Amino acid sequence: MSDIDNGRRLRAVDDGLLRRREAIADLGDALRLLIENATATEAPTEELIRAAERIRRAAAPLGERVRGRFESAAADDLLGGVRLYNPVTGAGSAFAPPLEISREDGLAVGTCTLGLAFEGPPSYAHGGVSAMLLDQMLGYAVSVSGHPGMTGRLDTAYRRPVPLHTPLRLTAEVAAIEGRRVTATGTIATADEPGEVLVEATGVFVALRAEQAQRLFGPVIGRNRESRAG
Ligand SMILES: CCCCCCCCCCCCCCCC(=O)SCCNC(=O)CCNC(=O)[C@H](O)C(C)(C)COP(=O)(O)OP(=O)(O)OC[C@H]1O[C@@H](n2cnc3c(N)ncnc32)[C@H](O)[C@@H]1OP(=O)(O)O
Repeated sequence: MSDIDNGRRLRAVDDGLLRRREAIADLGDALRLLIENATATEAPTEELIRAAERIRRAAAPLGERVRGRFESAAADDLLGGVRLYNPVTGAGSAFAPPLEISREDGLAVGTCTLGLAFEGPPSYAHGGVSAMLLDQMLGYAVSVSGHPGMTGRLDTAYRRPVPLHTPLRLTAEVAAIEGRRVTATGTIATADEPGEVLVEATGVFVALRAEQAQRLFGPVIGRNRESRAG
C-alpha cells in the first residue's frame, strides 16, 4: 500500500471514529432528555405505559453487541483521557449532567446545570450529586497537575443548598503534593454568584504503586492493548 493510500485509510479511520463519537454524544443527549422528561412528566398513565413499551423496543438493538466489564468502549481513548461514558463528564452517559471542565489560569473550572433527575431536597440537588461533581473536579485538577491518583478521601461541607435548573460554576485546584498523596480543594457556586460558595470539598488522592495499578487495572490495560493490536 502506498503512503497516500495509507494516509487515506488513516483519515477514513479518523473520520469513522469522529462520526461514532458524535453519534454517541447525540444518543447521550437523547437519553438525557428522556430521563429529564420521564422525571418531570405528569403525562396520563396510559402514556407512561406506552412509553415504557417503546423505550424497551428502542433499547433492544443496542443490547445486541455489548462490551464486558474489562473492555473499554471502542470510541474511548483511555490514555488520551477520552471517556465518553464517564458518569459525570461523559457526552454519551445518560446519567452525566454532563459537567464540562476546562482550565483557567491554573484553576479547573466546571460548568453544568442540574435537572429534576438530580433532586434531593425539593428543588435542590441531592448531596451525593454535589459530592460526585466535586470528586470529578478535584480528580481532574489532580490529573492535570501530572500526579494522577485515586480518591482516598473526600470531605464535603454543604454550606447552602444547590439549586436545580440554575447554571453552576465549579472550581478545583491542587493544594499540596506530599509523596504519593495529593490534596485538592474545590467549590460549587452558581454562575450568577460565583463568590457565594454553596458546597466546598477537600480531597486526598493517592498515586498507585506500579504493582497496585497492575492488580487493579491489569485486565483492562491488557484488553486495550489486544484491541489496538488487532
Ligand atoms: C494529563 C492528562 C489529563 C487528562 C484529564 C483527565 C481527567 C480525568 C479526571 C478523572 C477524575 C476522576 C475522579 C474520580 C476518581 C475516583 O472516583 S477513584 C474511585 C474511588 N476511589 C477508590 O476506589 C479508591 C479505593 N482505595 C484504594 O484503592 C486504596 O485505599 C488507595 C487509595 C489506592 C490507597 O491505598 P494504598 O496505596 O495501599 O495506601 P497506603 O500505601 O496505605 O497509603 C499511601 C499514602 O496515602 C495515604 N492515604 C491512603 N488512603 C488515604 C485516605 N483514605 N485518606 C488520607 N490519606 C490516605 C497514606 O496515609 C499514605 O501516605 P504516606 O504515608 O505515604 O504519606
